[in-house]
Amino acid sequence: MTDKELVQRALEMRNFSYAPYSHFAVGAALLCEDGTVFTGCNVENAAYGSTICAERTALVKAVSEGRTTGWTTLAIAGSGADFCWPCGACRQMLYEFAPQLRVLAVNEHGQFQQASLSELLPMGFGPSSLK
Ligand SMILES: O=c1ccn([C@H]2C[C@H](O)[C@@H](CO)O2)c(=O)[nH]1
Ligand SMILES: [Zn+2]
Repeated sequence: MTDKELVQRALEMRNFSYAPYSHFAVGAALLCEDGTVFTGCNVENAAYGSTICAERTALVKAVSEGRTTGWTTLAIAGSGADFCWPCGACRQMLYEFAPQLRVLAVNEHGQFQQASLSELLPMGFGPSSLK
């Protein structure tokens, strides 16, 4: 799957976003090395702090389907002209499974920029930090 196709999947997932409070729809698509794609959207809650981001939804779907390794690229599509980079909580959750992950930050026009998770979360705390 090309970056453009993965970006398209992330953009489409914004249609499932449940964001009655922020009105900021986000979609995510996580590509694995065998071609499997796990998708997600943000799901908000009346108790605002219980909200889950699109990229963590995709992460939890992957892990709960037994896919904890071999993640290659994550596309995150927000709303508006700004590129949608992952929040701190998502960077930390992603670092656990894929510290070298390629991240594509997408805007609503489908334009995107890329960075590695190690650039987004340098000197991160991960599983090896506990040894
Ligand atoms: O990278 C991001 C940034 C924000 N959000 C969601 C959380 C909340 O529902 C809304 C506004 O922050 O956007 C994501 O899903 N991913
Ligand atoms: Zn987040």
